[in-house]
Amino acid sequence: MPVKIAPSILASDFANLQKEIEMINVSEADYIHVDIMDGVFVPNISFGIPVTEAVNKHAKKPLDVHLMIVNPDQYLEAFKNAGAAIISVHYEACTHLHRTLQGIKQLGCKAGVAINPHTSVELLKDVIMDIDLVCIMSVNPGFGGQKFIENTYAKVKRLKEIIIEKGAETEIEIDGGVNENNAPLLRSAGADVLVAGSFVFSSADPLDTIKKLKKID
Ligand SMILES: O=C(CO)[C@@H](O)[C@H](O)COP(=O)(O)O
Repeated sequence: MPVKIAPSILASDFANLQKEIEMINVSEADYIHVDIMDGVFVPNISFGIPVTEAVNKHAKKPLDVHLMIVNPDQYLEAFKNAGAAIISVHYEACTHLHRTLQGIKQLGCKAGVAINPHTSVELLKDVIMDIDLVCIMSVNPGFGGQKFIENTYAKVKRLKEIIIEKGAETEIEIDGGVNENNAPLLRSAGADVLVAGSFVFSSADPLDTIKKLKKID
């Protein structure tokens, strides 16, 4: 499978969100990455359900919704109804992760688990068969434009081993500080999906930047 690219609209121009979504629609991107921050789980507030719905109204690519919130179970259905195709919850925010994953799947969405930089991939072993996508955070969640954490490569490699050992079909997504320099290394370590915010939206030609990321294979 070719690498998948998920531009993060957190770095887009919110005053021209429709235009930004239309750019992603005509690009080679695979998903639209939607970052939901509650100001509790992470020290920042982004946007919520109505904005996700508005994005979905114009989107022609699946919405990859990353919930950086406490009590995610309370909002799963609302995000499904707002258009989410993939819902990722944080390992650190779930007391009953297995139950939460079943809840996401019952809604008809793909179930993702995001892990903070300090969280070991080993903790996912017993639940890996139930996870469609693991989002390895390569920055501390909460803000776009941060520096990529180098330890991520080792985490990707180890998670890939676990997935193979267990015979799972889980995809590995990397989120935070992704750019043209680390993308090829992440890909060879085993990454399937690359989230890119600032690198895409701060570039002179976002369409071309997405194309370049897509070509790293
Ligand atoms: O979830 C997050 C941040 O918490 C990410 O999705 C960022 O939005 C990625 O942005 P860049 O690091 O690529 O600017």
